[in-house]
Amino acid sequence: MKKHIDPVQNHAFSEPHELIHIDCASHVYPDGSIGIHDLCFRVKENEIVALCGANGSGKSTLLEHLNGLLLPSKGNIYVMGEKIDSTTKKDLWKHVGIVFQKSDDQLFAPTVLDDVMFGPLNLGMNRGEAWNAAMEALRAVGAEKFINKIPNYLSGGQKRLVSIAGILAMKPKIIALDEPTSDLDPKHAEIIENIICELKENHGISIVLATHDLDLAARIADRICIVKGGSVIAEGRPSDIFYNVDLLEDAGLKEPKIVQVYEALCEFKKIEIKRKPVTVEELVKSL
Ligand SMILES: Nc1ncnc2c1ncn2[C@@H]1O[C@H](COP(=O)(O)OP(=O)(O)OP(=O)(O)O)[C@@H](O)[C@H]1O
Repeated sequence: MKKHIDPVQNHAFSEPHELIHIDCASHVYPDGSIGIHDLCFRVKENEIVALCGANGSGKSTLLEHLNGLLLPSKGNIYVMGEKIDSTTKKDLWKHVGIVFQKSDDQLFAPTVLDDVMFGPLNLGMNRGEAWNAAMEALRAVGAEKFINKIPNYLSGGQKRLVSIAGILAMKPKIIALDEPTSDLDPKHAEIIENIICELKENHGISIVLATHDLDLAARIADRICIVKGGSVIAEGRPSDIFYNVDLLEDAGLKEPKIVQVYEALCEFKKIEIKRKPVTVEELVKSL
């Protein structure tokens, strides 16, 4: 069993770049299912961290712990240095926003503008401030043209953009996205991928991404966490994690396509795997 670190005692925790620290011995759902056990997870400032794991490995359960939607059955969560419990969790939306996998779980107001203004109004902004925050967020994701539309009638890709805007309008430090590119065509998936990168680069927001798309994770993540059986079983740079075939197999995953191509090329040319490219650009340079 992993040793549980008390974050207050943990020297690393006092470093300013750590925004979230989860030390969760267990999360047990009411029906007795185990969502998380022996899990330690951190989010640092200005990073994209990808949670990669098979179906049912615990990625969504972990995401929902980031902003107090779920609390550990046993263990602690610290967000921006504050311990989260049933009384402090209600303020977490100021810091951590979650974009759900199904946009329909998030969108409910009569118009897109109302929907995106809802969060800022709820945080106490007046209508003018909330309008400004909503419009700024909608412009950032290229969805300002939808302001008068009924959210329910938008396409899947448009709903995803509006969902991200709704979270961005609250100006969080961290945004967690559950399968942000699932069910999208390649063009819309690319738009969302670019937005995620811009949120980090231009807005200084840390991103936590739960995804089955290992190619996406390889392209944009600074850090990969492999999730299995409710635990983070390994973490590291994409180039280290995605060339660890045994680890990926153990987690029920397959290497990203770029890794498969590079390995096949190395085998074909009878050369050693050395450079570990994880993006097309790196692959081209490595040849
Ligand atoms: N509301 C719930 N009630 C009971 N058990 C749940 C609930 N939500 C998740 N679980 C269980 O917790 C475990 C982790 O599920 P979770 O949804 O977090 O996995 P996941 O990695 O996000 O899966 P997927 O990739 O399929 O979305 C699974 O065994 C699942 O059956």
